[in-house]
Amino acid sequence: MTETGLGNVNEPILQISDLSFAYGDRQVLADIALSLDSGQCLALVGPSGCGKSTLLKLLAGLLPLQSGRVSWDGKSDSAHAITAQVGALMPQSDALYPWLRVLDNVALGARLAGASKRDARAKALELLTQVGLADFTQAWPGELSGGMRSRVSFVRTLSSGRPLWLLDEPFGALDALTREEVQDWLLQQRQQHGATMVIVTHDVAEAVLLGDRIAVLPKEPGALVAELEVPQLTRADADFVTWCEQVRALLKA
Ligand SMILES: Nc1ncnc2c1ncn2[C@@H]1O[C@H](COP(=O)(O)OP(=O)(O)OP(=O)(O)O)[C@@H](O)[C@H]1O
Repeated sequence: MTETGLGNVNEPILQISDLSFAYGDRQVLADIALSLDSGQCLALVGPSGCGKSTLLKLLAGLLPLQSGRVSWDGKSDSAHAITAQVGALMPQSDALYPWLRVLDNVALGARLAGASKRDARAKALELLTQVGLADFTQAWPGELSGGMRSRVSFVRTLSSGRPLWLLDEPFGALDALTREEVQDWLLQQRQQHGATMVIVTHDVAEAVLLGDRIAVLPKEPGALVAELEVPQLTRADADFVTWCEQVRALLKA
């Protein structure tokens, strides 16, 4: 990685080429090619079961690369060391441990990344304060609202310190209103951190709102159906609905 962590000028920070993956005999991904600039958000959409979560797990280093290449900031490693270092995965459900208080749930992210207990807790407190949850450090997850749980889970993902945020249907369990609030909150977080992010979602509006690019995965393993560059839009923009319709049409194609 470069000193600044911002990657080489004009080169995508994340490059995926010829990526294929099978669970045993079941081919799930084939010939996937994608790239992403530093600070961009890529939204992955596609039919249920097309391999979106699998792709995120490969980027997080949770599954071994079988074929193809993934490079981060110009470095690639067939032994998979790169993705294991860069990708921080926020899973589908918020997956907070009910027997750990909020502070310790968040500290776990840094602990797993190798920090001491003391440093991990200090980091967790700093992050929770930054996102307005300082008053809830001693709460149990069961005492939080759904939106707060999502934020805690997100902060835990951040606390690993890895530069690529991988979010798998992060807000799927939230009601529509809370979901919009948390989406807006996530947009702010991204701007503040300048983070590079890949998000899997079934919600086309979420993809259009958060994504600088949208990749539409095919139903059967193969090359992408489409890869779109999306302008920054708010829900109130006249173009917002048009973009959503365009993505929906591609999903049906
Ligand atoms: N550990 C596993 N072993 C075998 N098959 C698996 C495993 N995990 C996922 N699969 C299969 O691989 C395919 C892709 O799964 P994946 O979860 O990546 O899809 P997805 O696009 O994220 O689905 P969804 O949108 O429903 O969450 C599915 O058919 C799934 O049943």
